[in-house]
Amino acid sequence: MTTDPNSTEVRVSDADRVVIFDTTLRDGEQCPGATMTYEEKLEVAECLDQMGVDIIEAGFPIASDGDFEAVSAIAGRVKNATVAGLARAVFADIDRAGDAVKHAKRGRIHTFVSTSPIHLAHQMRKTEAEVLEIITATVTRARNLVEDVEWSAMDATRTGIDYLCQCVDAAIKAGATTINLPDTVGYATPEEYAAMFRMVRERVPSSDKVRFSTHCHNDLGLAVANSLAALDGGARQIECTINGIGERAGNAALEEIVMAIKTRADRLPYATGIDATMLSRASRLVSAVTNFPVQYNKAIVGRNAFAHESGIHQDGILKYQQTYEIMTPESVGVGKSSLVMGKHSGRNAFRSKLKELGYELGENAFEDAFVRFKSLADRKKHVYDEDIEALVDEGIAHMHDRMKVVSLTVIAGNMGPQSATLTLDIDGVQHTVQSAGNGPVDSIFNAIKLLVPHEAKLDLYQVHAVTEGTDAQAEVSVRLEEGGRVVTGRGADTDTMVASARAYVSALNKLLVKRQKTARVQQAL
Ligand SMILES: CC(=O)SCCNC(=O)CCNC(=O)[C@H](O)C(C)(C)COP(=O)(O)OP(=O)(O)OC[C@H]1O[C@@H](n2cnc3c(N)ncnc32)[C@H](O)[C@@H]1OP(=O)(O)O
Ligand SMILES: CC(C)C(=O)C(=O)O
Ligand SMILES: [Mg+2]
Repeated sequence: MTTDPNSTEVRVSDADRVVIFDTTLRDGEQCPGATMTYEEKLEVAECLDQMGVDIIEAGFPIASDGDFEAVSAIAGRVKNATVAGLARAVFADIDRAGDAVKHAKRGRIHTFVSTSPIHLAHQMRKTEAEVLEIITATVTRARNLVEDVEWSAMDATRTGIDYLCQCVDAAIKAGATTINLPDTVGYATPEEYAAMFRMVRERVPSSDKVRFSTHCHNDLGLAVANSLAALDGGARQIECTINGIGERAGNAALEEIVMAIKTRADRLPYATGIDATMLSRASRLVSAVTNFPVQYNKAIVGRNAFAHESGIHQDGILKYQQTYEIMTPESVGVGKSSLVMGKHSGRNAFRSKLKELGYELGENAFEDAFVRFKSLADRKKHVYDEDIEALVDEGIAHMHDRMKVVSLTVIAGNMGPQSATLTLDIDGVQHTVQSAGNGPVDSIFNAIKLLVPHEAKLDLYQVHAVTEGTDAQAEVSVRLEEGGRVVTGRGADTDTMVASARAYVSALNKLLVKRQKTARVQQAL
């Protein structure tokens, strides 16, 4: 078995070519809130055509004048794909669909009628015999308008097999060229869905003259599995949508079908005409025009589909990509895999990230940065590159400091009095003090003054956020001036008060160094 998506190990014949019928613009648009404008539909259709979709179901022309216009325009513009218009088993619908696709290079009328007892009794309110007559009449009508007619048995998976075979037989005799057996309500399981295709194809005499099609809904999360199983039953057209959008829980997702066939050629020896490197672009376009976000963990096109956060997986990816990826991100048009730095990351990924950011640390400095990174990741939801830079820079800057902030507790708020309890490590010895002040920052700075008496004047106190979000790290700058000596200290932390204490102590450390330098110079004179 190979997991190389570019493998040519399994060869397919023309009989194993799976036709991709995209219904994003019709069934996809039927999901509540996903309505697209005329211009947006044209843009999506162009993208689908470029991607190599065989048939674009552009809309339901009788539904509205807008739908008719969009289907007509798409029919006139699409360069390669067949353009289909949907129609009920009603002459007016069929004539309108025929009109809408008449300018297409290849136009298709897709007409459907219910076949299940539940639909016949409660929605159509017709007998089986009446529906059989309707099928013959409507498919004939469509066939008189176009060469390419698809007939669908709505709710096929809840239809008795004998009656379903009679309906398919009637549709083929009336001239249908594609027979679609939809799982309209997402009720089927893979084995029974495949078996249904096998039975119908075995029992209906002219089945070998038409192409069988799947159309699966995702009510039980089985739409893709059912579509692929149907191939085993002899179906060679799959109806699907970008991002799996569609009525209720949606349709089978085009990108999942295409990549399952590509990636598992050993078990699914078929081929599609889709340029998979366009999948990501198509997904983003459909998400943007429908305003439907793609869930982060969505297969193939979700933002986490090629992102790794846990240390063991990151380590594997860095050593050999196929340890944790069964297809390459490039193969679906995603730039590259990403290693997301977080609390589950390990040393190997952290080292690689530092290298990417241009840092080369010695072992001790690396260990120190890693410990501080883990502590930050425990407190912060997203650790951005800027966070890591701030953390490493601070580590480097303070490596030789004589004073370090060990702990800080602050009482703030409008009930007063505000105070700070601070522990500083000074030359390896810990000292703790408590001080009040006019606000939390003043309390902290007063506490520092108690532990490190000095006459330096506070020239500047500035706070800015390193990244966005309420859990962003604060970066504080403190400028002190003492006898003409000016020093600036910086501190970063998710807690602004801790960052303030670090910044002030950092400035004092620099001041100490400057004082010592001055003293040495004076001694030398
Ligand atoms: C499984 C699917 O995805 S099917 C496609 C679903 N998509 C849509 O419905 C979107 C577009 N639909 C529409 O704009 C409208 O429903 C229209 C234009 C098709 C019809 O509108 P209306 O004439 O107002 O009918 P309405 O929507 O209220 O009811 C549907 C009618 O079609 C009938 N019908 C449903 N499916 C079919 C069919 N395949 N063939 C014939 N008649 C059908 C229903 O029995 C009902 O008939 P009734 O009015 O005699 O009871
Ligand atoms: C119109 C038909 C094909 C349909 O969308 C369904 O049955 O789900
Ligand atoms: Mg449907």
